[in-house]
Amino acid sequence: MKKGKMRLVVKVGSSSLAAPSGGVDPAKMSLLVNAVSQLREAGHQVVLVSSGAVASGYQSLGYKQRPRTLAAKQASAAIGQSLLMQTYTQLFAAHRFGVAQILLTRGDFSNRERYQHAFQTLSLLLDKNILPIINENDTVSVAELTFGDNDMLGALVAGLVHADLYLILTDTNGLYDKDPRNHPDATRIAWLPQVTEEIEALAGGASQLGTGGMRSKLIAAKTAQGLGIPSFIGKLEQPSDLLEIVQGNGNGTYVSYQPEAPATTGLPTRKQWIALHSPIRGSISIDSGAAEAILEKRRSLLLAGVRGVDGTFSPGDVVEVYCDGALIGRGVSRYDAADLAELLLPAGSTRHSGTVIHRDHWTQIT
Ligand SMILES: Nc1ncnc2c1ncn2[C@@H]1O[C@H](COP(=O)(O)OP(=O)(O)O)[C@@H](O)[C@H]1O
Ligand SMILES: N[C@@H](CCC(=O)OP(=O)(O)O)C(=O)O
Repeated sequence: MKKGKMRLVVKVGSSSLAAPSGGVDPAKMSLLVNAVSQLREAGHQVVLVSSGAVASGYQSLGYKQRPRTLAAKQASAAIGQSLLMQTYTQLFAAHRFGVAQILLTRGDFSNRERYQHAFQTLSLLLDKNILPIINENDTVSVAELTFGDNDMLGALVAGLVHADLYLILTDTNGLYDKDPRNHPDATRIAWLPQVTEEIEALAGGASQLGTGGMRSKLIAAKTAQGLGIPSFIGKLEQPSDLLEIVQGNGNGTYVSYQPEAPATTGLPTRKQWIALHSPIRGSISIDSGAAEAILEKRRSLLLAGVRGVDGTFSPGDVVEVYCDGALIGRGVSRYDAADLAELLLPAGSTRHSGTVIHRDHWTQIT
């Protein structure tokens, strides 16, 4: 893992920003702002992914607790988001840090142009030493098109900006072998080499203010791991805690964290888009020889290995690639579906030798 100055994505949950009965909690926010400021004063670059819009806003609409209907949550978020940004702006100004609000939807990641614009904006803000504060654009996100929760949004942002570490801050100091709210005898797991199905099964639901619970944090950490980024899940108690976390001494759970491993640059942005965000326009099935060439010899997919084509896709569209019925990866097709189907040849024929998916536009699904 990289040492020295790092690029960090810090995701903070509603329970760490809002009061238990709703509304912004200035003391909690002040602790966070002090801690983030310490990271930046130490020379680290930070992107903040902040939840809390719904939890900060619902009181103003007269609700006694987090509302359940989509319309009420969206209206609460519209109020709470501006209260959060007002508080962040004031608190960070005391540290002479400027902030910028970025509200994203799932569609901003699946549309390649918008994805690139989000990347450019974030890069420029970081270069200018402005703190980007990201949340989902709750008022326009529809149920089928959300990130799921901000834990996942944070993981995807960590991939987008090629973060060195993804920090997930919540009201609990890490993952326990059972939900510590209901089991006082629960034991904390400090290091997780990777997130397995057995580990996911340990995690339960959300707090009164949050949405995903520990389970969604583990799924997000697994996504970050797939992008080559280690994570930390824990609670902020002192302003110096974030510095302790990046130094490997955090009081929480580290996931796929190897301080001694050489620094990697993670999955290139283009490949992340193919793997996680691109719309899928069709599928191609290939024979086992082609699968071996792609997966083991790291070659491009050639026409000779293609056995079937499904869907309607154009050159430049992303397709799924199957071998013996199993999904092995995704890539950008250089061919139109109909043209490709016409060129299909019996196994062993060598009449056509075009490249269907170039190595640089391929990602393996594991
Ligand atoms: N195995 C577990 N280990 C730790 N916390 C757990 C576990 N299972 C469930 N939880 C619960 O997850 C909650 C944190 O998730 P959530 O409410 O979504 O937080 P946030 O709003 O910070 O994103 C904690 O309050 C905790 O009780
Ligand atoms: N976008 C929503 C937060 C959704 C969410 O994932 O909440 P949390 O589990 O507290 O991180 C909001 O700002 O209220």
